[in-house]
Amino acid sequence: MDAYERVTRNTVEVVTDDDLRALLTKPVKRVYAGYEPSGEIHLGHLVTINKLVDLQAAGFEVTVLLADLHAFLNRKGTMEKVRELADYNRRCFEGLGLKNVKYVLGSEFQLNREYQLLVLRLAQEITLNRATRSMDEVGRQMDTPTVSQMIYPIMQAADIALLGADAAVGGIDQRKIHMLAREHLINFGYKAPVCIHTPILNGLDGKKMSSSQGNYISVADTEDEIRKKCQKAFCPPEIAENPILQIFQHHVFPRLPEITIKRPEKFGGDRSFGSYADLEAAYGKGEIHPLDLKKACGESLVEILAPVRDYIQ
Ligand SMILES: N[C@@H](Cc1ccc(O)cc1)C(=O)O
Repeated sequence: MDAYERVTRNTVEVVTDDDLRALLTKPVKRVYAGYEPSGEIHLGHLVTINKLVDLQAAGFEVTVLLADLHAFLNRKGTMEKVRELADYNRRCFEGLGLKNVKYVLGSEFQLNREYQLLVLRLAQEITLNRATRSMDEVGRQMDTPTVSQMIYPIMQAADIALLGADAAVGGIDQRKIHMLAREHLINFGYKAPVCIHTPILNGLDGKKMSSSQGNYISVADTEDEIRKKCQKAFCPPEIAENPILQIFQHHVFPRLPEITIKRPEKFGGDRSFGSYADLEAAYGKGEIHPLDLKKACGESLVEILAPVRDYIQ
């Protein structure tokens, strides 16, 4: 697989494709993704983590921003609480394979003079309307937005500039913030970042992932919890659009070269697949029973998440 293919696989959009191709020819290239510290790291986070792993393999220097101030501005908890979670998140990310990357705590560089001046300059040219809309899919309780939630996207743009990132990775929910950054950073002598967007995966029940529903797999889940959650997942026969196949596409195949679906002899015996496309095609044709697929999904995830479980215990 060449670098371009590795960087773009499993993405929904790259802005822009030409900019990415140009960046790939550079000897030194930096990418970053930021995370609001969270009490639970789950397969949703893992989609962008996997993309950073791809980018590192493609020759990028990777920075992971533990965005403690952002979480605070977004009403996720006190400064002390989010700071604690940032340490936990870092250990999870390392366990998931993000080693030899730079971890930066937001509050460690966001309070300096140069950074704050850039934030104020950006604030002076970004309208309230644009700032609000950019937070549509990121902000908490946006029916009553706070001033801090208007500062949030502006700081995210400033992060890109002052971390020296040539590219930013995020879920497609980050799109409006990234477009704001691309539009305005160039007015202050900074480059417009290449933006690499991953899909937002559904929960195991096929609905939106949500902590109140618990419809996702967390890296802290036990082996049995992982197996049970997979067995209960929404996975209609022959319909390829289902959360279990999404897990195979975004989490399993990027990390395991081949998977085996175990089946009793009377149903044709075990079948192995070396690519997601082959597995999806076979499932779509009804060649694989949902229960066998779910079991293989559970076992694969147990294997993939084993290292991180050791890391956080
Ligand atoms: N906005 C991101 C977090 C983030 C914060 C600051 C950044 O520079 C980048 C990303 C989220 O929704 O989780």
